[in-house]
Amino acid sequence: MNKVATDYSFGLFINGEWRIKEDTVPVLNKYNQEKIGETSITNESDVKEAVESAKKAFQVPFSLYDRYQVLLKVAQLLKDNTEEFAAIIAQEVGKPINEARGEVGRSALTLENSAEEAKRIHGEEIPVEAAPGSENRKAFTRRYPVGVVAAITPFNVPLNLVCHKVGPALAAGNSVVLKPAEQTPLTALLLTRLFEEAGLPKGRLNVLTGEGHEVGPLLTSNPDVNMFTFTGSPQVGERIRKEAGLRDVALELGNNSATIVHKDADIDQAAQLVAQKSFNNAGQVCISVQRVYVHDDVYDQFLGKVREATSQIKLGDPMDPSTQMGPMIAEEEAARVEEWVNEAVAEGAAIETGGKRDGVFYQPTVLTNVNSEMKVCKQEVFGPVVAIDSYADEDEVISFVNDSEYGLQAGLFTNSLAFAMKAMDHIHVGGLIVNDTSGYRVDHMPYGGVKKSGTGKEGPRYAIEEMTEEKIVVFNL
Ligand SMILES: NC(=O)c1ccc[n+]([C@@H]2O[C@H](COP(=O)([O-])OP(=O)(O)OC[C@H]3O[C@@H](n4cnc5c(N)ncnc54)[C@H](O)[C@@H]3O)[C@@H](O)[C@H]2O)c1
Ligand SMILES: O=C[C@H](O)CS(=O)(=O)O
Repeated sequence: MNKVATDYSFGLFINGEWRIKEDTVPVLNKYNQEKIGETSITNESDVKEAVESAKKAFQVPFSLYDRYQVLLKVAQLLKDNTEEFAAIIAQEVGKPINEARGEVGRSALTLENSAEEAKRIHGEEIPVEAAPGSENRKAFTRRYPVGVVAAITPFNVPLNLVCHKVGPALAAGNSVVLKPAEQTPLTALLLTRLFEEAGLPKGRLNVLTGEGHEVGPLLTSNPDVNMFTFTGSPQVGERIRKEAGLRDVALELGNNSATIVHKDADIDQAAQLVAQKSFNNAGQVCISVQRVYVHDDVYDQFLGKVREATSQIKLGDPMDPSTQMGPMIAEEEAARVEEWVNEAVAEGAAIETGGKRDGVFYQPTVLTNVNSEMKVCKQEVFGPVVAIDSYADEDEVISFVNDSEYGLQAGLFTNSLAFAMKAMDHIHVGGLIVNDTSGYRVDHMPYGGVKKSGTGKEGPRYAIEEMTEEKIVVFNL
């Protein structure tokens, strides 16, 4: 039975039609656990049909200019509907409303930039005539869409991280099957309504909701999916890479992000930004500041300021504009963070502020006396906890930052250009942010990790490269 979606009771979106299923699941407000919407559960034949519809739509021409226009239109619609989107994000994630508004604004920019980059897809001239025997030849490359892209996204940034996949994939000329996170599917489904309104051709975007461990394997085992673009945990990312076989896979995974505060830094600025970027979205951000290394000379001064700023963070209902930090995504997650902090304390760590849980809330927490073997340093906390340690010299702190299985972004506060350049050369990450924290990102920059943080880059221009195949044509003239 096919019905049009109404309010926040959504069906699946397959071949341009909403399909409300008998099997549904409620979506909860993460602050008060009240039901705010409902989604359908995807089964095997839905996956098959969604992929088939994407494959068929891919055969129908969709001009570059039309792609540009649809993406720009959706960006504008997003801006026009900022308040509705922000309210849904705030409720389904538990993200403070002001942060949620920021996410909507960034998402519109991501789509605008995807539209712009659609016009810049190009190959290059290759001087094959430079090889002896090829004097009569000329060659150039062009980029072609891969076909059907399966996009799988996490709960923490449910709009912008969807835009980072759907925007470039459509701009490049692909069709998409999107599987948003089960905890936060409403935002992606609302966005789908905007794509409908903007006139996206049927089948170019299909949306399947449900548990990742059920829908994911149905997508990876479908041979008509040509590429997977995934943002989420390293465990799931590794699994998708194995199941995808020889098909392309882009992976944006976790991090235990480090930020260095050198002795010559602006300590007020560093403390204020660390206290903010450790606790945005309750620390559930892949580039959230987790490990901070402070030069011995400024350690006490910096710690005092971070402790003070952190202890003033106001927790509460994400819909209240004065709230600075909301709940975590689920009580089990808050309990896991509590366990990791308690374990660190048992191993010698000190709680400078925070350290307590109340249901789904975990207080913004600053730890000291930490060591690199503690889970709160070694693994990704993905919660509101920052561990602060000291260092004596530049080489030592570079080795501390690199002592990680991850490598997404790192921050460095310093006024020394020489140290900044040395850090750029020797810190093994996808991005180094000087005079800001690891948590800085704008949406058109190349963004992606090394080591266990993933492979491939996002930012529309770079994602389009991932989502297209380069072909060379050689003329024997
Ligand atoms: N590098 C980045 O850009 C970035 C951005 C945001 C989040 N993250 C990472 O995401 C993680 C937190 O997000 P999460 O808890 O939603 O991650 P997750 O890996 O649990 O889930 C992500 C998505 O994968 C799906 N999934 C689960 N099992 C699957 C399977 N077997 N096959 C296919 N898909 C499956 C989920 O349903 C969800 O849609 C953290 O590690 C965080 O660092 C990384
Ligand atoms: O969670 C990780 C996100 O990629 C960070 S951001 O929201 O894009 O800045």
